[in-house]
Amino acid sequence: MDISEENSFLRESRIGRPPNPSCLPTPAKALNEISESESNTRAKMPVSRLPPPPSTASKHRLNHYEQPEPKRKTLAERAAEPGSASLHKALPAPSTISGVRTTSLKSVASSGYGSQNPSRGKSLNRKASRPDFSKSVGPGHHRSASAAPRANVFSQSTTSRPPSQALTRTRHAPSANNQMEGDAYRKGTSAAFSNNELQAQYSESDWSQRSVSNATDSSVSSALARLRIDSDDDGYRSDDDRAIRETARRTARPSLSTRSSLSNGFQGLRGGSETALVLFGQPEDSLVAFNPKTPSQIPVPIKRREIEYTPQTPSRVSKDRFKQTHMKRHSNIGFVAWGPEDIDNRMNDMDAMFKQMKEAKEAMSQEQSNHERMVNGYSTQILDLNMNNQKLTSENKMLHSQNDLLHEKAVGLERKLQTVTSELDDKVRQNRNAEEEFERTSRNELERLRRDHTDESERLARIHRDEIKDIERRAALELEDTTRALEKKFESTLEEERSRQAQLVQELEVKIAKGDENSHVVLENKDREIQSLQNDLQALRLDLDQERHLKSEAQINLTAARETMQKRAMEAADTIHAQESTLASLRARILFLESGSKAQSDSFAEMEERLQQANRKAEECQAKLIKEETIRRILFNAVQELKGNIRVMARMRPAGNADGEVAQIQFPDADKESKELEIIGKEEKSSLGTITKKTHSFSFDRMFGPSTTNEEVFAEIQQLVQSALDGYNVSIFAYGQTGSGKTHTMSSADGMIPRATHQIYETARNLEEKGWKYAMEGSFIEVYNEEIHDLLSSSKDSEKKKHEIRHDDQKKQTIVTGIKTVPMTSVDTVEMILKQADSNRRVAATKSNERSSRSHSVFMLKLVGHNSTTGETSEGTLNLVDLAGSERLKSSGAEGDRKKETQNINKSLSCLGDVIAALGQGKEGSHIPYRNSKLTHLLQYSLGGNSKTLMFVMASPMQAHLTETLTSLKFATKVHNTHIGTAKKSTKVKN
Ligand SMILES: Nc1ncnc2c1ncn2[C@@H]1O[C@H](COP(=O)(O)OP(=O)(O)OP(=O)(O)O)[C@@H](O)[C@H]1O
Repeated sequence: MDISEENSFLRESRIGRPPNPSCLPTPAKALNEISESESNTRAKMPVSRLPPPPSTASKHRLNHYEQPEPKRKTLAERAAEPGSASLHKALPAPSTISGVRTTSLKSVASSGYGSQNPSRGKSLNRKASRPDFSKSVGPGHHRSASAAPRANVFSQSTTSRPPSQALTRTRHAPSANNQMEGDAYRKGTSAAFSNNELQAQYSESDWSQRSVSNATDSSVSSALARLRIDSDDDGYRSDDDRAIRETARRTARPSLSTRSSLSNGFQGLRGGSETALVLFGQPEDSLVAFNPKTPSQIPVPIKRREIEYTPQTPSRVSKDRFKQTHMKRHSNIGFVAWGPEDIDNRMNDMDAMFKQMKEAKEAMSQEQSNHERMVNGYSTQILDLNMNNQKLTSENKMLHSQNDLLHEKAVGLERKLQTVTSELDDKVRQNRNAEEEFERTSRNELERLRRDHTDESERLARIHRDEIKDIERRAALELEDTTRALEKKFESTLEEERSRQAQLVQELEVKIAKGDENSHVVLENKDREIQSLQNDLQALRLDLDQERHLKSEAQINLTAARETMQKRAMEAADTIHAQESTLASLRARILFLESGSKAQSDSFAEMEERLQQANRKAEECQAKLIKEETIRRILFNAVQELKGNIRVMARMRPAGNADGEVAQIQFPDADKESKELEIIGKEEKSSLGTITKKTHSFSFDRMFGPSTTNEEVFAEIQQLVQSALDGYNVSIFAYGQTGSGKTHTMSSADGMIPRATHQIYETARNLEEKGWKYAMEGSFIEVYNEEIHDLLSSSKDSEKKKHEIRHDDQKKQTIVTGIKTVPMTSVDTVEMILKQADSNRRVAATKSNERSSRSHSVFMLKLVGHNSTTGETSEGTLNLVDLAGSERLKSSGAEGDRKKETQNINKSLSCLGDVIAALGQGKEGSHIPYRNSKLTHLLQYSLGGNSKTLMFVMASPMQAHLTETLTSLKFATKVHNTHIGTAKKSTKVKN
């Protein structure tokens, strides 16, 4: 219903003060009126009958209301309207009406709304409450002041207004809720004072959807309805209405005060701010009665489920009425009418309350708007959150699917990874194998190159030697020629010199002859002078005579002449003497020259003679040397043959940098024979407590110190190697603990095996000039765990085959069945054999040495020679044996397979010792336990009888290996002291 309709009712109604207190409706009547209003809502209020809203309504609209609302008149306006003078008189000012409205709201709230949901109470919708209030309060007052027949219409205008409209204006709630609210609205109207029932009803409904204005309306309407009920009782109500009212009465709560008159309604409206507080926040249990402003209005506390009726104007109410606290079916509590002052007071109160309410409402509005904003904010947030949630859910799903995909991918990748890993492993393995193979190949290649290099060096050395010889020969020839040429030259020079000297002599002779001639001339001249002088003397004599005559006279003259003559004779004698001495010196010079030329030719002759003598001597010496070398060789072989036993040489390897402490070792005769060795043993404590160090002295055929090279070692044994070519069985062993240098001595690139084979080749080649031609066959086997393996077959073939040792007693030869024998046509074949054997050789790790040879390896070289010139043949064997490490089981720390290996090694080495010891006893026909081990069985013909045996005992200089070193050296000493027998050459002469 439009509010304007209400206003029109208000205008039309002639509300006036109730004529008397008896005119106030009884509670029963009020309930009936409520019911009536409910049932009469639309039926009795046709829209067409509604008058248009007054034009002045807009003037009084409250500005602070947010929603446009129908123009309504305030109570004051209404009072000012013509025909409502009485009401104007009776009703309080608009402000007072506000107060009533507030009270009404508070009352409703305190009756259950606010207590049901206190927080909700704060969100009361002010937009709806105001017009409803106007609707409800206005007619109420009109009703009370105007004629009764208008009350019905008023009731319609107030109570029959569907709450949905109010709600539609305020909250736009769904229609279903509107209907529900409509019901509640009506119920609220009919039971405005039944707090708990209202609570019950409203608690079941959605209070959040509800507008407080409905409650306000209902409360106020119910209060005013009571006025109408009372009026109806006075005869303004139809029968139907009455019936409905009866029904309402029946449904009304018995505890409702039978005095719920207008006064009661106003009391409810006047509930005060305290009640309003209840509305806005007090819980259900703290419901209190109204809090009137005046002492006369002091409320009685309302008990739960019970509202005590407190008449507002006790002066006007009989005391009996106060006693009636419960409304009964036929209760007629009556109604005490107000005086105009009361109404004014009350209206003032109501106005004040309305003001308060208004303020509270404004605050509420503010708060509400804040809340709305907050709600909007929250809604937006909720929407956002929902959207986010949806988004996150979809993302989550997506992520789940992605996760699944990734998981599948991961599984696939893992599988791939495994495949790749295994492939990689395979490849790594292949690579490792390839690397090892490559390393092996490289090593062998390196060794081969090294050997090539060695061969090349030797070849070059040989060529160099040859060249030097050639050069020497050529030089000798040249010297001879030169000497001859020089001699010739000298002779010619001598001849020339001779002729020159002869010429000189001739010249000298000529000169001398000339000098003689000159002397003769001088002499002749002197003679002539003497003659002339003699003539002069004669003349003078004559003259003397004459003079003698003149004798006296002449005598004087004669004496003077004589004297002059004597002087002159003396001078001539001097001149002759001088010339004679010159002649003598010239003669001496000629003689000297003649004697020098002879001395020279003599010295030449002497030199020549000496040269010839020197040549003769050199030839003699060479012949002597050759003779002596031959004798030496013969003697060596004779010694070898005579000795015939095992010869023992010891070799001490150098100490490595990281090997630890070095033992005290001395080589007393290092600069002499170099045969002795002294080792200072460990400290020993005697029973008396004195600590001593024992010196262990050893003596062997040769002692090689740490600085000895393999070349020097080989130089000592090369004659022995050559014996193999001469038809001997030669065996060279390397014995010693692991790491003592056996492999280094025997099989390294410059070890005994390559050197021996090279020497054999060289010697064989040299022997070809003397008519010898050799056929050589090589085989390489190892004895591992008392089994023979062919090192020249592939390891698989060798493991399958069983090799046996067979002996040819007649030929004194050993044959191993099923092994590969390689004809050795060149030095390269030896390289190949060594290479293959090296790769097949079993090497295992032990505690003693990282790369330890755990088997005995035997390189067998068979040499069959034939001399086509002499018809001789020879068959020799060279066995080069690298024995396995001799360390004791305890010190090796070997376990499992290694332990078995060590046991077998020790067994075979001890058998070797037994065989040597048995051979040493030298008893003819005595048993030699060759067969006790594969090694001794294999070397049967190389150990005794027709053999030349050399044992190298290898020793480590380290203090840590001292015990093993002493054990090895003691064993070697034992072998050295053993005389096995005489070696015999295996040569045959062709018939
Ligand atoms: N005279 C030496 N000069 C230099 N180094 C040597 C000498 N003797 C041995 N060595 C070194 O000592 C180490 C061990 O030598 P080698 O392998 O020959 O011992 P081994 O007795 O043969 O051991 P295994 O019984 O395990 O075969 C090697 O590194 C080797 O080069």
